[in-house]
Amino acid sequence: MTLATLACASGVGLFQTAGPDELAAQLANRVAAALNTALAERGVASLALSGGRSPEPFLRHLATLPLDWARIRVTLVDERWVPVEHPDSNAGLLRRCLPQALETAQWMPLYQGISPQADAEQVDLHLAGWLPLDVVVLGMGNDGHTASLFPGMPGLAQALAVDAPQLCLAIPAQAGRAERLSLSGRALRTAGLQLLAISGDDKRRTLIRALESRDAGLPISAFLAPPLDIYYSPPG
Ligand SMILES: O=C(O)[C@H](O)[C@@H](O)[C@H](O)[C@H](O)COP(=O)(O)O
Repeated sequence: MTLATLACASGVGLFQTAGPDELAAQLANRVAAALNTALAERGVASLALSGGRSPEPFLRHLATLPLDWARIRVTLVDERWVPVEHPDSNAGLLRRCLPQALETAQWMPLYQGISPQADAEQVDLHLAGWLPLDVVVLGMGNDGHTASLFPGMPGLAQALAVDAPQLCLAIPAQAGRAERLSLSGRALRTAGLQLLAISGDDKRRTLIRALESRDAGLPISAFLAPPLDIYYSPPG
């Protein structure tokens, strides 16, 4: 079945664009609109962003939109356990592409430099006061991971649960992958607006497989229900 048919059957929205640049613009406008609605209703808004390679055009577009960042709480859905200066840092990605997030917004880094476990506990304490998050922007790997919740990781089902015991978890290093920090299903799946942004055929095939099979071994499967909206574009 097609992505559109499967998304409709799952009750999730699907926004398909001609390419990654149009996806970036549409996603940025959608996030800004949701943040402005939260600001109008409650005077404060909260946003959790993904890192990796794909979000750069989206982040740079979001940076051009008029938002009252001083009233917006910003964090990450996950982080590699490295300082912001490190080339792999997701906070570093934000600092380059959306400097308002670190300079003007109420910024909550995941990496604090104590230890992965201690940092996760610190985030747990502070993030609790932000819940439910207004907007979460997720990416996905070809293996179906999202945030830093990976297939086969110990405790995956509990980490993905909407009633996960922690809000933030320390993710042990794996072959070729550094230690990370990740928000859990309790932080991510309780958000008012959950957006998944992917581009390319490999990720489209993985998403179709998850929509068809609901395979619990694919972490993204846990998110494929309202209020998720999917933004998809063919490769650039
Ligand atoms: O820290 C990270 O890498 C992200 O938060 C991660 O969950 C990302 O969304 C996927 O790995 C897709 O990454 P790409 O956009 O680089 O394909």
